[in-house]
Amino acid sequence: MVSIHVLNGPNLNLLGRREPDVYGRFTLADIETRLRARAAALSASMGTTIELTFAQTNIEGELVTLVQNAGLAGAGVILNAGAYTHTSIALRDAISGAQALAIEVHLSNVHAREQFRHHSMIAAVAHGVIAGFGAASYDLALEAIVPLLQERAGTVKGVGNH
Ligand SMILES: O=C1C[C@@](O)(C(=O)O)C[C@@H](O)[C@@H]1O
Repeated sequence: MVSIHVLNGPNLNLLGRREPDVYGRFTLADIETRLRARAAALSASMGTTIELTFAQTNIEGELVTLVQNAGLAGAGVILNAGAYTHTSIALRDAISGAQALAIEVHLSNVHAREQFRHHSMIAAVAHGVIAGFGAASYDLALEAIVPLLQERAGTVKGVGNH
């Protein structure tokens, strides 16, 4: 069994109505529904049970606690930290402090946007970064993190690139 926490930061509760040209028309609930379907299919094809937990908060400290809890429980983290990506040393410290295996995701291609979105405080402590694929960024992160968690749990070998 692998456990994955899908954590979303500020303003992602507004998806669907928030700048749809940038972020698309999917709501966060839509993203959860499609990710759960993807997880069920992946569970069957990868021979494991994928347990998904979803959370969203607009509050930095709550996001820090969610990341800590996931990491300390040995769960993987798919993290869209929203604007805190670009500002939060506390979030970076939570990932490294709790030794969370985290993938940073963004719906938009942050590198094609304003300069202030080009820098991530958390990328250096994330396993990797996926940006620019809309709701599919979460799907790609799920596909990437499952074998990493299996490898870490010792159930399969040699799938990571590090
Ligand atoms: O809130 C967000 C959403 C975002 O993380 C994305 O998913 O594209 C990109 C961030 O720069 C922005 O502040």
